[in-house]
Amino acid sequence: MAKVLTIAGSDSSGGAGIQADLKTMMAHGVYGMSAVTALTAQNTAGVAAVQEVTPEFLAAEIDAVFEDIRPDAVKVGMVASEDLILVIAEKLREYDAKHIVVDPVMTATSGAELMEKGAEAVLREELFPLAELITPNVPELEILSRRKIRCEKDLVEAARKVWQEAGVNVLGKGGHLGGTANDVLVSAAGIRWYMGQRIDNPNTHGTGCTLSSAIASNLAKAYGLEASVELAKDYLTGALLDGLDLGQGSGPLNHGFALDGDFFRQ
Ligand SMILES: Nc1ncnc2c1ncn2[C@@H]1O[C@H](COP(=O)(O)OP(=O)(O)OP(=O)(O)O)[C@@H](O)[C@H]1O
Ligand SMILES: Cc1ncc(CO)c(N)n1
Repeated sequence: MAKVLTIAGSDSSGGAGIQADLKTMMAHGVYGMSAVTALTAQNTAGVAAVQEVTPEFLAAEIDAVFEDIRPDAVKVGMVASEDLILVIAEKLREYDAKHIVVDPVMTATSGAELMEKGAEAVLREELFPLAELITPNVPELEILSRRKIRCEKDLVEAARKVWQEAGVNVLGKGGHLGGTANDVLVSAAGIRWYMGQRIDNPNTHGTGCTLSSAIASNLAKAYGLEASVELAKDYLTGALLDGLDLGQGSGPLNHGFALDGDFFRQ
């Protein structure tokens, strides 16, 4: 069985962060493991509190995983502070981790800030060089590229700028653009669009976490980068199409929409 580690924050409401990642991994038939960077007291309407772990504790979590069950792929999500980013980079280098997907989480769907101002510079210098792919959404890509993104042409140009400057493959996600839900991959192989059907569903809490964990799961199963993104996009679309409607704000997806068989039926 392929093994995947998520290094991310916990979302008490279960729709994003570690919880979304582990559900996504299970749905992909891979063995999921986690190193928690922070606890968030969060629900579909907002983030009430954040409690970070210490750098020493995060290092111990990553050591515990790598020394025993070596992951085939690693997804990095919410990392709020520079000290924690530095620990992750050091440990991933130490263990020569493969297939690293970095989702540069900066704000929650509900609008709450999930990363210290300025930490993106450390992310870029320390973590991007280790990554096989980064998956910024529109606001994150605007910060990373220092450009305004209003349309798909802006999206691909900003993604290409970050690819050139940071030397990392970039999946620019178009979820925030409205109208379409197309994402663009800029890599050494060129530019590839993933055309998504825009689903009329306001419940998009955790879409980014889900997509990046699905990509990491597919990479762990030895799919190539382009196929991993394509399969992940299909999974995300299915989870949104399921139409789960929970909570008072932007609700979570149904990560288990494709789990079938008698065992799962009531
Ligand atoms: N309404 C929608 N219909 C279909 N696909 C969507 C919709 N909204 C977002 N997506 C897709 O979801 C994926 C995640 O993109 P998005 O831009 O929402 O990420 P994000 O803002 O990082 O997510 P989050 O912060 O909620 O975890 C992309 O593949 C995007 O195209
Ligand atoms: C813990 C956590 N990670 C990521 C996101 C972004 O969706 C969130 N809302 N919460």
